[in-house]
Amino acid sequence: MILTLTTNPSVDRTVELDAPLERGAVQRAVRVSREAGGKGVNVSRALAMSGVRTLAVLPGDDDDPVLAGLRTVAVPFRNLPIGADLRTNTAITEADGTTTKINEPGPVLSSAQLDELLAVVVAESGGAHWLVLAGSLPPGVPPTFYTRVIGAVREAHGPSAPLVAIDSSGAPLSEGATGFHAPDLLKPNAEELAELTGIGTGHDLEEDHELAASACAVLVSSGVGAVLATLGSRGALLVTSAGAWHGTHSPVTARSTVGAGDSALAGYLLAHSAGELPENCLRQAIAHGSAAAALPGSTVPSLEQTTPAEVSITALTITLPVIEAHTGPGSGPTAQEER
Ligand SMILES: O=P(O)(O)OC[C@@]1(O)O[C@H](CO)[C@@H](O)[C@@H]1O
Repeated sequence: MILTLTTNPSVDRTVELDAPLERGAVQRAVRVSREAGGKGVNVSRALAMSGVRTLAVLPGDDDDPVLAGLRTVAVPFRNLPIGADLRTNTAITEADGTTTKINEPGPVLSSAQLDELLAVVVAESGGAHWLVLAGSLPPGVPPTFYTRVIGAVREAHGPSAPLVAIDSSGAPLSEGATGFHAPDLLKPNAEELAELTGIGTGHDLEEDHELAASACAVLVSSGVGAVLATLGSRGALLVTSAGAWHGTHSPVTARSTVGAGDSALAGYLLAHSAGELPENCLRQAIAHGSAAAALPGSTVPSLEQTTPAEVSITALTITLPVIEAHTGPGSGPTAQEER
């Protein structure tokens, strides 16, 4: 079972334009849609669509539209009522696939509510194979929250604790990326990778996958088990201490890139859970991400909608820089291989 935690879920509202977005103008939308969203929610949606057992943990009152959306698509969830509305994030998509996203901050959670959410995750992660910590944290939540969750889950379940993946940005990502409780998998995009490592700043890492692979290697050297870095239309990278691979999909017509990274993570987890080799996990990640980009709004694909045969993978030779010795439970490939 794959457990996801989305601390700041959303209703994803997609406004489709058939012309370029014009700042300051009145424009008519051709279509508007709403889906339950948030990064972990999207991962769970993609997994559930492919018949993989998943549980989405999230804050939200029983009658919140996000939970109604999850019921509609039959995604199992466990919610923590908070007495406040969840946020609405708006995506404006143009005919050429350009997406402009406006994300609300989300409701404030009290420290008691955060503790309760943490307790739910610890309790539910008992039977999980993977735990995905995804998305931004609501206002006021310390950026160390993901590290706290990983510590609590590993302490509670010891060697049978689930593998942990982090898909976030900004301070929660940088706080969660390294240290004693480093995750088994990190899923940054090119911008987040540059921000995290300082490598490629001012450079487009999507364009330079060799440099991006070196940045991933820095993270692996500092204790992250594996890095799955998504590079937009330039494919994705997988770097572990056992090897590095770059893959690309044959060109697709993008309709909305919202949720493409989350779908890529779901594809990786789906293949990893089926015992696939690392390069095939990367292949499925890229196939899922590309299929998501070709779908409207935050729609995520099922396995049947993906085309892994359209993905070419190349093994890369990189030297892992030695940054610091790390002996935490999330260190190196052993964390991935042993559990
Ligand atoms: O504001 P965050 O938590 O960073 O991102 C939230 C979000 O943009 O991420 C998903 C796409 O990845 C959307 O479903 C959702 O609206």
